[in-house]
Amino acid sequence: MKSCDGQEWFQMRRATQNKLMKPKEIFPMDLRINEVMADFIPYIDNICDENGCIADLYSELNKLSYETICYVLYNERYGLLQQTCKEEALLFIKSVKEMMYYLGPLIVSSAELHKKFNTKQWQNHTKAWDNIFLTVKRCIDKSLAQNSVGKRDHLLHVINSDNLLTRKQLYGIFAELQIGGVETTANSLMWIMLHLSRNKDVQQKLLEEIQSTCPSYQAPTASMLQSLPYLKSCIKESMRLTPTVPFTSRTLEEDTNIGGYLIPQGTIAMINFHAMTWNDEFFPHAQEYKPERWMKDKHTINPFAHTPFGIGKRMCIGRRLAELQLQLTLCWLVKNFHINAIDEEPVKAIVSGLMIPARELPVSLKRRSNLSFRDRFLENYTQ
Ligand code: HEM
Repeated sequence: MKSCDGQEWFQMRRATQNKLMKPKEIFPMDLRINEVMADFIPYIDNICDENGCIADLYSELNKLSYETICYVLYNERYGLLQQTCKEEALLFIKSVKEMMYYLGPLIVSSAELHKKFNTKQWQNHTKAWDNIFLTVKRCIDKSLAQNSVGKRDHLLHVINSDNLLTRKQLYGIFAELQIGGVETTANSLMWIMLHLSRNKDVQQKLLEEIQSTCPSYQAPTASMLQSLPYLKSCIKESMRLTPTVPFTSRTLEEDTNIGGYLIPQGTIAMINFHAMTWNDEFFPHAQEYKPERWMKDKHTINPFAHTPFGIGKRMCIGRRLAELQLQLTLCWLVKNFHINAIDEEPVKAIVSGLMIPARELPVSLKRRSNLSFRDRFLENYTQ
C-alpha cells in the first residue's frame, strides 16, 4: 500500500475528521472506554506485586490503549486485559514499536539507499508495516462483514456510512488511527502518573474534585468531565512538562521568513514543542508541575506556546478521543488507587519517536478501598 498526499490525503482527512473531531460523535464513546476501564482496574490490581509495583507498566498501558482503540474503532475486544489474549494484538503493538525504531535510521540516512540495497533496517521496517497492515485489514474486513448484525456505533461504521472512502482508503486511514492511538495515550498516562506520584497535594485536590462530581459508586461520563477543570489542568500540565510528542515537522511550500531568517521552499522545518514549553518566558517556573497555572493564568498563556497535539491542517486527528480517554482513565485510576512515588530521583527522558522515560517508572499503586463500583458500572451498563 502506498502513502498518499495532496488532494487524496485531504479528501481522506476531511471524511474522517468530520467524525473524529466533533465532540458529539466522540462523547458517546465514553461507554466503551469505561467498559475497558472496568476490566483494567482489577487487572492492574491483580498484577501489582506486594509493594504495589507493576513490572513494565508501559507495556501494560499499551495493552490498555490497544484494547480501547480497537473497541472504539471496530467494536472488537482483544482480551489483552485477560489471561488469554489474541497474539495478533501483541504482534501489532510490537510491530508499531519496530516500525518506529527503524524509521529513525531511514530518515537520517537515505530511505532510497536503504531500499536499493535492501538493508536489514529496510527489511525490518517494511516487515513491521506488513504486520500492521495485515492486522488492520483483518479488523476492517471482519467488522464490516458483521455490520449488518452487530453493534453499529463504532467509528468504522460511523465513518463508512457516509460512503466517502473506498475500502483501500479505509485500510490506510484506519492503520494511521490504530498506530496513532496506541503508544501515544499510554505514554501520556505514564507521565501523568509520575507527576501525580510526586505531587501528593495535587493528587488529593484532584481526588476531591472527582469525588464531588462523580460519586464513588458511579463511573465517570463524558458529560461529568465538563465539571472537572482541575482534572483537565493536571493532564495539560503533564503534557506541557513532558510532551509525549516532543516535535513535529513541516515541509515549507514556499520561501518563508521565520524570525528574520529566509528559509527556502522545500526545507523540512522541525518544530520543537519541548523547547517552547520549558521556556520560562512563556511558563514561569517552567520546570515545576503546577496544574494551577491552567486555572488561574489560562487567559495570559500564549496558545501557540503549548500545542501537544500539533497545529493546523495536520494537527492530531485523534485529539478529542485521546483527551476523552485520558480524562476518563485518570478518573478511574485516582478514584481507585493512591499513586505513590518509589523514589524522588530525576527521571530522564529519551526520544525514540515519542518521549519516553529512560528507566522503569518509579511509581507504585495502593488500592484506596474495594473496587466495587466496577461491578455497579457493569450492572448498569449491561442492563
Ligand atoms: C495523548 C495522545 C496523543 C498525542 C500527544 C498526539 C499527538 C500528535 C501530534 C503532535 C501529531 C502531529 C500533529 C502536527 O504535526 O501538527 C499527531 C498526529 C496524528 N495523530 Fe495523534 N496524538 C495522540 C493521540 C492520538 C490518537 C488516540 C489517535 C487516533 C485515534 C491519533 C492519530 C493521529 C493521526 C492519524 C495523526 C496524523 C494526522 C495527519 O497527518 O493528518 N493520535 N498526533
